[in-house]
Amino acid sequence: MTRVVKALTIAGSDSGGGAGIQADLKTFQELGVYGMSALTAVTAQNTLGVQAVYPLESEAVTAQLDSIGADLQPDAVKTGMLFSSEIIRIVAGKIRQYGWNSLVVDPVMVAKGGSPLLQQEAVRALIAELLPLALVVTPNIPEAEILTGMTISGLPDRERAARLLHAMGPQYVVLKGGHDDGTSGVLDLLYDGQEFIYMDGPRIATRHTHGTGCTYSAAIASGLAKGNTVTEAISTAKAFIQAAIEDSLGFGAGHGPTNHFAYGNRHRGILP
Ligand SMILES: Nc1ncnc2c1ncn2[C@@H]1O[C@H](COP(=O)(O)OP(=O)(O)O)[C@@H](O)[C@H]1O
Ligand SMILES: Cc1ncc(COP(=O)(O)O)c(N)n1
Repeated sequence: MTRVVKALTIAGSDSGGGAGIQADLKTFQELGVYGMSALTAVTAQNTLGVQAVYPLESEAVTAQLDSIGADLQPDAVKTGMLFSSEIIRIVAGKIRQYGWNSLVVDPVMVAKGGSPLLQQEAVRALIAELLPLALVVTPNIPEAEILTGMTISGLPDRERAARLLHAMGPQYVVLKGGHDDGTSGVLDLLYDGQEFIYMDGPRIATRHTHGTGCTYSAAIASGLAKGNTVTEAISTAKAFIQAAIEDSLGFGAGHGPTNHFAYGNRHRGILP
């Protein structure tokens, strides 16, 4: 029997289905990876924004991670919305306890509409507890600014921020350039502690980018779970998110979800 590859997402639920746990599980499935989840919070959310956030009790987070750790070893793990320093400490402790090494940390802080998904006081715990465990960290520019305390405008700033982030522990830093800066391209920067690799592509003109960061980091975790190198996993993840944005579904009156079927459609010729 072929070995089934498994990935775990530790993140919040998005009732609208475009971001969070839902985006992660759809991405795992599309990339042929068995998905598992540990919920940190329930959000009431749609394309217009976040209407409410209900963090889970510490015991609920601990119990989910112990259930998975006791029986179902994931080949890769990603974290998304963690909400509080208390949850971050639990998650980091369990990742250490179970030796989950292929870890992608998406340092989710704010939803596209501006609602906070991480308490301000939790940034320090994220840096102290979780970043040292990460194989890959995937901040967008505003998240990188908060983590490093610096303002990022030009390319030299991005490189400086990537160096600072790398010094916090992750082996690979992916500084994402999706945030609309008025340019016609998107430039993601990959830094492995030695060289900078710029990954550039066209900026797709759309407002339907809800869940891009979640989907992208879940796609990286999928590649890692399959045993791909970090560079290979990032390259497939980039193709996955680009297709998902290009063929976005256009639901809702606000920032609609991306299309998790798109990459598979292009590779398998199946329509959703
Ligand atoms: N409009 C866009 N066109 C092309 N790629 C995009 C666009 N928006 C985001 N991306 C890509 O999607 C991925 C997620 O990036 P980003 O949107 O910056 O994350 P986040 O959701 O955390 O803000 C990155 O690889 C980024 O380059
Ligand atoms: C539960 C949850 N987690 C994460 C995000 C961030 O979404 P994005 O990928 O658009 O930054 C979100 N809106 N909701």
